[in-house]
This record gives sequence, C-alpha cells and structure tokens, in this order.
Amino acid sequence: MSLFLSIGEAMVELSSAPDAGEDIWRLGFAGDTLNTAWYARACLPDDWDVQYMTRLGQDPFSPRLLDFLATNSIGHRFITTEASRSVGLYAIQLENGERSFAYWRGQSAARLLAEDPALLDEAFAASNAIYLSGITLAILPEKGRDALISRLSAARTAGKTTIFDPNLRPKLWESADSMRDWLTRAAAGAALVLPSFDDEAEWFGDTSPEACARRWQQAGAAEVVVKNGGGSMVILQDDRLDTRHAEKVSPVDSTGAGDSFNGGYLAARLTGSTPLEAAEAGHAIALKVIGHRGALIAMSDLKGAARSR
Ligand SMILES: O=C(O)C(=O)C[C@H](O)[C@H](O)CO
Repeated sequence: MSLFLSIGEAMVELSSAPDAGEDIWRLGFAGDTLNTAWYARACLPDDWDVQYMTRLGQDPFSPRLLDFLATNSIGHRFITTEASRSVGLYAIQLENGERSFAYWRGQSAARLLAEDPALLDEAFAASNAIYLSGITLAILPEKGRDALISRLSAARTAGKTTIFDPNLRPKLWESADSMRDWLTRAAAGAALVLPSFDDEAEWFGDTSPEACARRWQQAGAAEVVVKNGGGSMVILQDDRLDTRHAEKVSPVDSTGAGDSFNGGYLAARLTGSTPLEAAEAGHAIALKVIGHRGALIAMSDLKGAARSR
C-alpha cells in the first residue's frame, strides 16, 4: 500500500444556495489541502491510502468533519485534537462565478498542527507522496513552518514525491515579503510545484506562465505546472516545456478549481502518467468542480472525469 499524505487546515464551509432562498447557506467541509486530498482519493486506485493531517477541536463540528473524512475513505491517522480550540470557518462570496473568501479561523486548532515533532516524523516516514500548500504554512508560527519545510526537504532527498502549491493568500500572512520568502523556501524542498498564474503575476510580478514556471524551477522544483484558469497552462519538467491550451469556461463557482486540478494531476502522475496526460486528467476534474457551488463535489459525481476506483 502506498500513502498520499496531505497536510493543512480543513474548515467548515458556507456556500450560498440561491435556489433555496437569498439568505440560505449550505454547510460543508473544505480547505485547500483537504480538497486536493479529496480529488486525489477519488482518482487514485485502492492500493493508495490517502491520509489527511491536521488538528481539530472539541467543538460540535470537529467530530462531524472526522466522520465526513471516514465516510469518504480519507484517513485520520495523523489528525490530533486540541480541546481548547475549534475548527475554523469560511464563507464563499461569488461575483460572476469568481470566488472570494471571508474567514473565521484566527484561533483554529489547525494552527497547532505542527506542534508534535514525533507525529510529524512518523507521518513523513510512512508516506510516499507528501503535499502541503502556502496556506498550510501561512497559518503556522515560524517554528511550525520550519518544521514542515525541513521535513519536506529531507523527504525529497530520501526519494519521496514532495509537492507544494504556493496558493497565495496574502491576508493570512504577516506581510507580502514574508509570504514570498517562506513560499520560495518551501519550493526548494518540493519536487513538484503547482502555482496559479493570476495570483503569481500579482504577487511575484511574473509576466507570463513560463516566467512563473522558470522562477519556481530556479527556487528548486523539478516539475512545475502553472495553472491558468481558462488560459494556456505551462508544464516545465527539467528542460522540457509544454503548453496546454484551454477553452474559456464561465464558472458557477471557481472555489476549489486549482485544488481539484492538483488532485487529478497528482493521482495521474503517481500512477505513471506523463505530465501532459496528467494535466488532461486534472483539467477534466476542475471543469466539473467549477460547475458546482462549494469546493467539493461527491466523488460519485466525478465518474467520467476521474479514473474509477
Ligand atoms: O482559502 C482557504 O484557506 C481555503 O482553504 C478555502 C478554499 O477551500 C480553498 O481556498 C479553495 O482553493
């Protein structure tokens, strides 16, 4: 059995349900790293175990989140509990299908997810592929960021597949400079980096997806896929640069588009597909996801887009 480990913060998600009435909100669970674990689980064969690592609280929603993971075959072997804290919350606001988020997560239990070095060592040692994001780092104190980045680098040196999505969320960081600095450090420990061009152009000043890919390669990544909404996506692997043209589609809700692409892409790469084949798989899933409200769609609704399990 191989193990895909995703590390980060899962939250309660509020997404509007306009068919039910103006002020009716649908309650779900999501969070960038959980979303990627979800879509990886949907696409990976059964000889892959998918585990999620976070810390939850003792509020009424934390056990429901654990049940939700268990029901959907996502493992909680590395999930711990902090009695004095609770799970965070976010709400999706939509403008023409493009999302923005409001957060209530400043004191969430997940901010303590890197406080147990022995558990981190155990989780990294047990895993074949390890995934984390810029959001994972943003919510942690500096010591926690160092703890994850050093283990990611060591895992990469040990031959494991290490993956990082910079997932820029400036409002979670102390400053834009600090965000850029930590993300660049993390990329040195990641074999695969999966950025999104719009955000990278805004915060790193990249003038094209190719410039973005080359910057992450210089930071240390061996394989970079620059997601680009409905625009051309660039895949850089060592010296080989491929461009995948995409059709522009109007989203119902763009929440989770990049995370779902990552899940499909990684599942395909981890089971032997080429980067271009994997990009097709990731794109097919993201197209389905942006047709629904909220980050997660039922795994059974992915039939045809995901490989059947
Ligand atoms: O913004 C965050 O921190 C989230 O994790 C919420 C969303 O699920 C995620 O951003 C979608 O990519």
